[in-house]
Amino acid sequence: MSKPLLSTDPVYQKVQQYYDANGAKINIKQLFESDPKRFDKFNLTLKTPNDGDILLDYSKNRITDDVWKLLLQLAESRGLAKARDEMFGGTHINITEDRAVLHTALRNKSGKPVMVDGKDVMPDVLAVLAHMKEFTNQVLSGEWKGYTGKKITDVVNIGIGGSDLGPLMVTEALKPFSKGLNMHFVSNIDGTHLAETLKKISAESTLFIIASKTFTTQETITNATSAKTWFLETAKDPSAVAKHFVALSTNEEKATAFGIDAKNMFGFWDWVGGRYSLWSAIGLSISLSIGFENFEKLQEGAYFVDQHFQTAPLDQNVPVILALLGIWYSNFYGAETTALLPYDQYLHRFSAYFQQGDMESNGKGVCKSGKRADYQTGPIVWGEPGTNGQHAFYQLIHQGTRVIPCDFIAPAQTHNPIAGGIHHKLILANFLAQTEALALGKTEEQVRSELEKAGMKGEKLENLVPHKVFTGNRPTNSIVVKKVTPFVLGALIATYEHKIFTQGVIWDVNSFDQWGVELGKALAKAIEGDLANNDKVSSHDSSTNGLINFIKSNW
Ligand SMILES: O=P(O)(O)OC[C@H]1O[C@@H](O)[C@@H](O)[C@@H](O)[C@@H]1O
Repeated sequence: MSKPLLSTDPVYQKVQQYYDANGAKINIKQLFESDPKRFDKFNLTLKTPNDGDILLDYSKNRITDDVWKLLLQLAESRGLAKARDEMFGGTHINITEDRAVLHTALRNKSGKPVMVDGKDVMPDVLAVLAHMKEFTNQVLSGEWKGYTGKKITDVVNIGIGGSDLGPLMVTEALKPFSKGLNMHFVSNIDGTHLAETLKKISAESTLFIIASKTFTTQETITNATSAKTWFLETAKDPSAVAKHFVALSTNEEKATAFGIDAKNMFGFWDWVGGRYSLWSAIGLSISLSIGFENFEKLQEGAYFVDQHFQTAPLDQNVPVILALLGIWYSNFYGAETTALLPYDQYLHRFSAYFQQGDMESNGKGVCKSGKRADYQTGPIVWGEPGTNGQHAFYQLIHQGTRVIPCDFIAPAQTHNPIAGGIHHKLILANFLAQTEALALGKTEEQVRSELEKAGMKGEKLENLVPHKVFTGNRPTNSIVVKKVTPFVLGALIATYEHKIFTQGVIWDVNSFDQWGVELGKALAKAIEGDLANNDKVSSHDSSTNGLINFIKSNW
């Protein structure tokens, strides 16, 4: 039975009415003034078994008890609990591709079966993990040797989208846990990406991982083919390829056709979405970088949050809370974007990763029912690590015309307490100051009195005052962890995955297909033909013709 449009849901309409009557009046500063214990009400702590607490402070939001009650009702009315159980239970919730969605099975540490179409998938999942472990240990111990007998020193992951962003983000985030291999990631079809990487490596000691769920992605196959050609220019002997190329894919046939030995393949399944695949064989580069034990800890962290998401009441459920706050701003306050702002240099690809995670999942204008959504769905996700962002785009977050809900992520402890820990104290001070400034702002009176104290007066003072006012009331969430460990990172990633899922359920979009990437791919194929010669082109619209012809007259 298809779900009615969100906009026709009586609870949604109630939230809308509440917003119309009160939305403009809700002021974060006033909420803190009227309730000194507001933090106690709107924060939640997850106690991990060995990696400290994870704190979510969501008190600096435009929410009251009434708003919160209504939003929780909305989650219930949209059938969140049932949808969640269907996902974990292997129902084909990806309806347009008729597939289950079970990245959670990849990190299922319960020892219990996970059934898909009447079959327990866990034996296969565990077999691939065992293969990854064996291979990782062989490479890290030096037992796995290149064709001239040298140890592997460099790993190049060739993949794109979900077959690149996750492994890249995690290996960067967990660099302090590196076992010593040099990791490289080549994704862009632009030959520069591969060419610049090849300059840094030696064929004799490099392992290429060809990561592609479908093994048909143009970028990856082109980069992999060029990498193989480059490798064979040195190695000469095609039998050497087996020592230096492995494949991660659901498509064994195509990987074999590419020339990869069946025993150097690490499989996964169609119920693993590309952007949810770092837990699968796609995580091999992670495992090689930080060791299989740490890869398992990453999975355990995600499993920890899977259990939390499945069992915690909605009002105590971190992914649900984050999701509902996002809905509040997107659908009622008209926020178009949301920023992910990690105050940790190692997390510098976190927002790029969830740009795909969120935007490819919920960037849909049509509901599962087939009806067009007459409300906003997935937000634009962006961000850079603090404090770099502060000196670039925070101006707009503080004083611009738009509402930009921000998630701040910070570790209490750093992996690099250099200079007596001063750097870390300063980054934390900046994180804390930003959320405070965004919430409370700076009033006209404060600005005026500051300027007067500085000796300014008259027209000059009056002209300057409005420019120095901070309206405040800018919503933020703060997620503070003890330290970024594999477990904690796994937990953070799963938190955002389930946030995205929850929002998809409320909006009733299929968060697990990605038809929106197809049209451009098909047109690129056609244009590839147009670029095969120097003839003038007239078969497209005049802009596309003009661009093609300009390129041809300049190459
Ligand atoms: O892993 P493969 O199949 O190469 O796909 C790589 C990426 O391709 C894109 O077009 C999207 O579909 C992504 O979801 C996917 O992660």
